[in-house]
Amino acid sequence: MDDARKNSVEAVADTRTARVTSEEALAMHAEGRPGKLEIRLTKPLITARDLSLAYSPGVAAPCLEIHRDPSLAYDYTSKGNFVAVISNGTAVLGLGNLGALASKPVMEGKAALFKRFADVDSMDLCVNTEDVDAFVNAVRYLGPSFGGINLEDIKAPECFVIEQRLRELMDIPVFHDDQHGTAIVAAAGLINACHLTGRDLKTVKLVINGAGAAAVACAELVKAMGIRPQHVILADTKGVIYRGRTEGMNQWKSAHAVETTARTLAQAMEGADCFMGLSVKGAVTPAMVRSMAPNPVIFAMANPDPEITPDEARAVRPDCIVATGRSDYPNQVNNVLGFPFIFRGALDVRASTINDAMKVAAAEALAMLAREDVPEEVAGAGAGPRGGASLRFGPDYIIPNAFDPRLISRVSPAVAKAAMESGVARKPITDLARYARDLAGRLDATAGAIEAIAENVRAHPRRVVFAEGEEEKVIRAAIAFRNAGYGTPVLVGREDRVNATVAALGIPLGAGIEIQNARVSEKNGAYADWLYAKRQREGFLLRDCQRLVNLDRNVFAACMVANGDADAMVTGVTRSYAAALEGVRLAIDPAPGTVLFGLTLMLARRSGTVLVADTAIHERPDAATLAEIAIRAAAAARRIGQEPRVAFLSFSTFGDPKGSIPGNVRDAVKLLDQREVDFEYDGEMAADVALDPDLRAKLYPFCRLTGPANVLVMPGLHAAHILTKAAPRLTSAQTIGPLLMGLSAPVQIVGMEAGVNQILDIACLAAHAALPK
Ligand SMILES: NC(=O)C1=CN([C@@H]2O[C@H](COP(=O)(O)OP(=O)(O)OC[C@H]3O[C@@H](n4cnc5c(N)ncnc54)[C@H](OP(=O)(O)O)[C@@H]3O)[C@@H](O)[C@H]2O)C=CC1
Ligand SMILES: CC(=O)C(=O)O
Ligand SMILES: [Mg+2]
Repeated sequence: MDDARKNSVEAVADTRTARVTSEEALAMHAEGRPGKLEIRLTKPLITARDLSLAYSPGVAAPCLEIHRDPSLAYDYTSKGNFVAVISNGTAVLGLGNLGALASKPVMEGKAALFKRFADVDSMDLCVNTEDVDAFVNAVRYLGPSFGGINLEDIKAPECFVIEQRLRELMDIPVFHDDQHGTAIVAAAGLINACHLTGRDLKTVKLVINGAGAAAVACAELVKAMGIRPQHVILADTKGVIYRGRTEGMNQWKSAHAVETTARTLAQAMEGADCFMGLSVKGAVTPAMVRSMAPNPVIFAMANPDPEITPDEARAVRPDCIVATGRSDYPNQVNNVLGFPFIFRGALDVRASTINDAMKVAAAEALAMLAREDVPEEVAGAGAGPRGGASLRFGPDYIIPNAFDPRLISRVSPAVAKAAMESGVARKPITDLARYARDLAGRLDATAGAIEAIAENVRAHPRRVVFAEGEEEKVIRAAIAFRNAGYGTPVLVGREDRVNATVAALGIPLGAGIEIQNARVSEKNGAYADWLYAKRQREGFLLRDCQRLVNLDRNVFAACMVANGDADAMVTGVTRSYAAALEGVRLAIDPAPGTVLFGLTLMLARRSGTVLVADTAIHERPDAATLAEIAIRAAAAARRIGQEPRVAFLSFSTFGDPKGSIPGNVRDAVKLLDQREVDFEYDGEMAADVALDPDLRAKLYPFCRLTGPANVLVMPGLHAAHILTKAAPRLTSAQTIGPLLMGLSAPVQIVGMEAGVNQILDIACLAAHAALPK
């Protein structure tokens, strides 16, 4: 094994806290198709016609159009979503000059992160030269293929010259990630660390170890954000960069040289408030950390191993805030939080460059996001050694987690907005709120569909009763509901129990959340009388009603909604769906003239949102019920902005093969024919026929649906359950629901396994259903 290989393997393997071994990493990279990337087609290339369109002769048409108007390259090619990750391998992470070929795993990794986190298509280009002119020439002519250039792991000072020259030569954003991506993320973390430790940037004393690509850019950005130049000391392999130093200097280091008597890193760190390490593993000793100011802030960002580990730093300074570039410690300050989202925003407005305003906007958006409550899927998504422990703004959570699905819809719009305001956007976005929503849906379809509804609810906050108010996850959902601006949550439960759970959680309940103890509520008498009046001819005595209102939280909560004391209700985590529904039904009837059914939203990456019904109530619906479900489900589709195309599903398609179940389904279609509804529908048909218009065009050209079905009416509960429960486990589809449809008041029942986010989403949907129509 040569030295470089040995170093890189050991760098991964000898780390006590590493979650992966070098063997695992090598096996992963070698498994199946080697590496981490492949290219996929976005257009069919199946038939001779496809070939004629995609290639000669058809391809001539877009060529000629682009020749006529170069901006059309963004319409007819992948340019607008395509970024090159380019390196010569002279500063591969903190491993040193490994050369272009050995940098390829990192560059493939960066390209993979672009896709995973921001749906930016990307390819790595490893350029085998250390000569600045040769490198610049290799890259400068590639502009036509790409919407942006991400330079990576090129050592200083060459990287400064290369980036500057390419920025001048190219008309697309050229961004050296190790400089600016790192600076943006580090600045965001620093803003929050200073906020937590009560520091004002103007008085902060910062030491940066390293004076290369990342360090110089960090120094520049934090100075631009308010830290005084004389308060920032840089050090490199030769020690402190003081004014007058001659050894190992260059113009970029000179620009940050300060008057100081400190000559060594240890001397510089004495009394410093903050430290940023952008150098190599182990460059900082515990003694240096011990000498820092109270509540020191330590960002040891060298990769893959930090300048000092968090454990070592905390051992000598338990009062420190510490961050690293790694994902297996809290506070990962790594440019992965920046470059995918920065390029997303820049590409979407066709920015000609990524300027300082866009960088500052990204840093501020990142900093602000960390101060919000953290979604549960983030808390549980490998967010460090604490596993699924709850994350909230504080010393161990100063920066968002890379898996936070909100990053794309917060950082990219901030960058796009700054590009527009600073005049570098060539295709401005007029509706930024909608852009943010679309971005959320681009990666996380659930978020996309819910976000529009959520926006509406935020504009018209509602009062929602959470029937199981003593449950921890319900309390967390209620707090999130209040914080999200959806309205006032009402927790049904005993105050002492609720307060004890809140205390254990360590999150203050705060204002704007009510607790209703059903047993001692002043409303009890009125609710019992009301329920008795409603059910007295169905075998219920007054005392039965009193007992139900006192003891059954679902009955009490449903009485609140039915009597106008709350707008909507959510329940389900402590009792089965059927049991919860039974309690609710005592107080709330189905809406007159409609049908009660369950509607599940299936959010699939490729096909978008599909509504499936009935997924909760009718085991074998008759034709009239199926027709009614179709009408209601179509209306629900319209409410979430979809023009309904309803398919009545079966195992058979238009009579083939024959059987008894399709008879019901066919009759439902006939019933709709008689009612002259205002949406598309057809059936019976198999699911593939419903979802695939090409297949329909070939085999059933008479079918009345004009596109893929987006409302699937199921022939029975068995098929509905199989579909909605299997799909999320077999595919990347996600489901929301079943949502209870057809009650006279908005009540939703979640599954007992529901997490905080699901409860929150369902409560938001319930609130939405309570909005005036
Ligand atoms: N967490 C993150 O997101 C990121 C982390 N990094 C990390 O930052 C480090 C530097 O990367 P980059 O700027 O691209 O590389 P460069 O090669 O451009 O710069 C390296 C710098 O580190 C200095 N250095 C090396 N060893 C020591 C030492 N023992 N003491 C003090 N200074 C030292 C060098 O000093 P000299 O000038 O004297 O040679 C040089 O200034 C790497 O570990 C990298 O992984 C980089 C980007 C992002
Ligand atoms: C994270 C990164 O880009 C680096 O360490 O070089
Ligand atoms: Mg890098």
